[in-house]
Amino acid sequence: MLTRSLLFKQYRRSFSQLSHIKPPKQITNEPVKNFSSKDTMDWDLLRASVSKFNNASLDVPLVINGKRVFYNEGNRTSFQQVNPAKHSQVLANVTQASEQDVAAAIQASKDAKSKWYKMPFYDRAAVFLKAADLISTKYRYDMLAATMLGQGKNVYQAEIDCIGELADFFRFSVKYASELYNQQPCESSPGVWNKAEYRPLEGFVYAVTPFNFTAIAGNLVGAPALMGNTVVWKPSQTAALSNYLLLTVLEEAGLPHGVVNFIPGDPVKITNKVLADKEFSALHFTGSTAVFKKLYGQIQQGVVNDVYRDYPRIVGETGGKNFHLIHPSANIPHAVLSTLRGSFEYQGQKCSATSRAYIPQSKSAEFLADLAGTLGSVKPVNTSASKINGGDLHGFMGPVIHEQSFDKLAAAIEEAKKDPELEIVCGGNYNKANGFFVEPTVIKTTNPLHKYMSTEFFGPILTVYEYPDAEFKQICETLDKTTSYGLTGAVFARDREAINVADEALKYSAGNFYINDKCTGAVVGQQWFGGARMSGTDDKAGSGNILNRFVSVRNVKENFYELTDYKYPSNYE
Ligand SMILES: NC(=O)c1ccc[n+]([C@@H]2O[C@H](COP(=O)([O-])OP(=O)(O)OC[C@H]3O[C@@H](n4cnc5c(N)ncnc54)[C@H](O)[C@@H]3O)[C@@H](O)[C@H]2O)c1
Ligand SMILES: N[C@@H](CCC=O)C(=O)O
Repeated sequence: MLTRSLLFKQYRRSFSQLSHIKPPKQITNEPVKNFSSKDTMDWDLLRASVSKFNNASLDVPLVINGKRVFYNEGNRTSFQQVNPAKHSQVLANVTQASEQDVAAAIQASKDAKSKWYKMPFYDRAAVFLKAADLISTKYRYDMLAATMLGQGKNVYQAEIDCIGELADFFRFSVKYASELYNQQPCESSPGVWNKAEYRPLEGFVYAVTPFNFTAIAGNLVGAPALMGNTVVWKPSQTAALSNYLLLTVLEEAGLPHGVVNFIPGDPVKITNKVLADKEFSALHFTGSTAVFKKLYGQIQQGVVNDVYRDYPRIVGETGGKNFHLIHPSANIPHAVLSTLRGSFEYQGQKCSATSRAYIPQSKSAEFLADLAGTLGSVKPVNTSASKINGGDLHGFMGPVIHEQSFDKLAAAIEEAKKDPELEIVCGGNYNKANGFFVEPTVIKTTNPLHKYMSTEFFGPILTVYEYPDAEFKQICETLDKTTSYGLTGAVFARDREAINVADEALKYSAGNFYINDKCTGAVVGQQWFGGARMSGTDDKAGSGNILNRFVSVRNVKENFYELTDYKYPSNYE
């Protein structure tokens, strides 16, 4: 006979996967504060947080099973996260995980698993709902300041990232998870009950996160964790500060120890150790295509070599060479402003950033003059004082993330100056004396297949090609074949037929396709995000689809009839 407590345990067990709760009714996008100069209270609070981080160089530890491990313990080393707008300023001394630390983080993830996934879904959901509330209230200004200073964002770019998008990811995932758990087999024959149980993956998830969006890091860790998985998290070296703050917020919201284990450090060494573990069950990655390809191959080789218990899930969103295609019928001033924002906000460091544009010859002079003229009003890149630290929090553009990126962009500009197929239309200056500043740069090419039309620079460089007006269809075909990416793109036109032609011809050129809007700025729950081809596995962050990748469905058939004979009716004569 089942005791009361055993019954209760069994009930809790099934409840962990089968949701019978309704998430709060009002799951909508977090309102974005616009920080206009009149919002004095917001500015005051933000300034206070900015000066807090400005005035202290913090120690960022590893977090393994909730325990903080600092670089000055044992033989560990550290690296510095600097302010990219003022690289003499060290924001954080970040502990690097040793091989033993990686092993401990993996073990902590394994140990925390059973308790976490058996926790009722509403408990897991509450952690993320509360974290979203903490982010949008108590920690709003600290999150903003850490993201602005560490990742070189202006306040608006930080607001849409580490507040809006991050809170949305956490809240919408709860809604989507609840909907997923409620998807059950639609038929059960008489005397039978069929159930779908959404088990977390057996093993642990490895999240490798990029520098450019605090929100993306949050989702790479949060989506699997919400579904009952435990996570080993390797953050980007250049986002360690905001990412650590985010983990402390999750802990305050009730995340149990060991569910997420935070191990900054050498990406290759950490990854090699993690991918060698038998219980590695999924990679959740966002970053460059080159790194993802390498990890993809390494995991496949692991499968071939019988390293793993399961076929690990591989979920990755990577680079892009995103396009704006302008039709002669387009509203040119609107297309120009959209292109300016798409290409240069956050210095072109969004995976979705516009980095190539196709302009009809008849409108090209107007388009480029307007673009160059308007870029002139973007405050010149301030090379002597940081827009963030120099007190100018209103600037449209800031620094690129680090010296390696700066050097790559500067080299690309210099190469363009010498290339007979390229002409710099505006910009072309850069300076790293104090911070890593690159001017917004527009380059015109005479060759639609030039490598500047296919290479992701991940910075404020836009390459444009002027096509003959009559060759709109052909330019669609060229555009489609130019790169190996397929992330985002946009068509600008008033002519409906032209929109239709582009829509069809570019079906696989972009996972996120925009009509008369810039190709950046996807909003959780509205524009599900992700690209195909070499841009990623297109599992669509910001949708319910991604959660499917972190569950392993078990079907349970329960039979209520008891047999009285082995024969079927047809076995009787
Ligand atoms: N498609 C998307 O949703 C999306 C979103 C954001 C960024 N991105 C892409 O990310 C790139 C920029 O971000 P980034 O500079 O952080 O990318 P990155 O590839 O340099 O780094 C991403 C993560 O991978 C780690 N890493 C780097 N080399 C590694 C290796 N050899 N083995 C294992 N891990 C390694 C890094 O430490 C970091 O945590 C761009 O290509 C951009 O398009 C894509
Ligand atoms: N949601 C963002 C994602 C950017 C990736 O780096 C956008 O669509 O611009």
